[in-house]
Amino acid sequence: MKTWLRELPKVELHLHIEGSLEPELMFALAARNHIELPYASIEEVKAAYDFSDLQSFLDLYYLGMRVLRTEQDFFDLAMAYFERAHEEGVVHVELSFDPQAHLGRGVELAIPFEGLRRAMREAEQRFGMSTALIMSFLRDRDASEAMTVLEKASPWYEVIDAVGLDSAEVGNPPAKFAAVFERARALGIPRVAHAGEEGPAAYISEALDVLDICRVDHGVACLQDEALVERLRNSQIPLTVCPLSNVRLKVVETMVDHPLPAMLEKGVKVTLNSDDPAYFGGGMLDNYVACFDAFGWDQRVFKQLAGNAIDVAFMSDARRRELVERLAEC
Ligand SMILES: Nc1ncnc2[nH]cnc12
Ligand SMILES: [Zn+2]
Repeated sequence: MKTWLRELPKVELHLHIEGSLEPELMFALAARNHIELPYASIEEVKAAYDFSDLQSFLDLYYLGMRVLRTEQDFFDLAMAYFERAHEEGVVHVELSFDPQAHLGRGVELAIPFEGLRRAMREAEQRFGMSTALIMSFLRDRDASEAMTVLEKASPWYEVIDAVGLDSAEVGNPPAKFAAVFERARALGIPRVAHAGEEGPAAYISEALDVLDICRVDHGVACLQDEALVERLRNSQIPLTVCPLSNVRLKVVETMVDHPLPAMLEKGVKVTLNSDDPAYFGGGMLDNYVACFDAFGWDQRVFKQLAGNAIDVAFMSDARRRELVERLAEC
């Protein structure tokens, strides 16, 4: 099954590129940029990745990304990820990045945009991989700051496939960003948002109502609200679920307790994703394999999940048709 899962054409819709920073590259970039890390060794970094909740992860996530300073750093980060993803049979990646976490350290917008875009072009040429770019806002910072970033990003509007919303969820409801998302809508930029990861089902409904999003990132809390489940089933609005992330951040206790089977059973359009693979013990293939180990799903279920992601990805119609055909041949 693992060989078959590797060959399955997988589409990744929920990946924080800064969360793909492996400890080895973190050390190499720290040395290149003369940045001191609070870790003595790679083993020490890995030992620190024992999280109690989302915030305990975010603290180390923002700390680790301080090594990213130049366009070349962002290129190297993304290219290393694309190489690993390609080896795992990932054919399309939608990477999100957090510009505010870089601007706050004096790293101007052009640096991540240009470094990531160059890596995306190279992955398309070298691996035949398609890619999309999501610019995310930090919900635990003021909405006015997000609005300023959106305006400053005007030179790149053509290459932004969507805007997103991430970081500490509880206490930062979607409505806080109503004006920012309204501005993105007016600019014709699609919208996605994390909702119902640690926060309640009400945040998912609010993100749909107020932010007019086309996808929900995580959304595992939806099962708390039957009417919302019904809405998600009827609308077929997709959820980008990240099972290994949910276990590592203690959203669920173990893989066996994960609500994915119940979500599928209720007809919610779910997809499998890795979130922050360097921090949560694996990439796309590991997430697929973990689901096989926990739920014993057959090939039909995995084809449905991969097909859901192809249906809702930001990609050309021609590319979508090509991937639908490849999936059918599996
Ligand atoms: N799992 C996650 N939830 C919210 N914000 C994030 N930023 C990076 N990973 C995240
Ligand atoms: Zn995420």
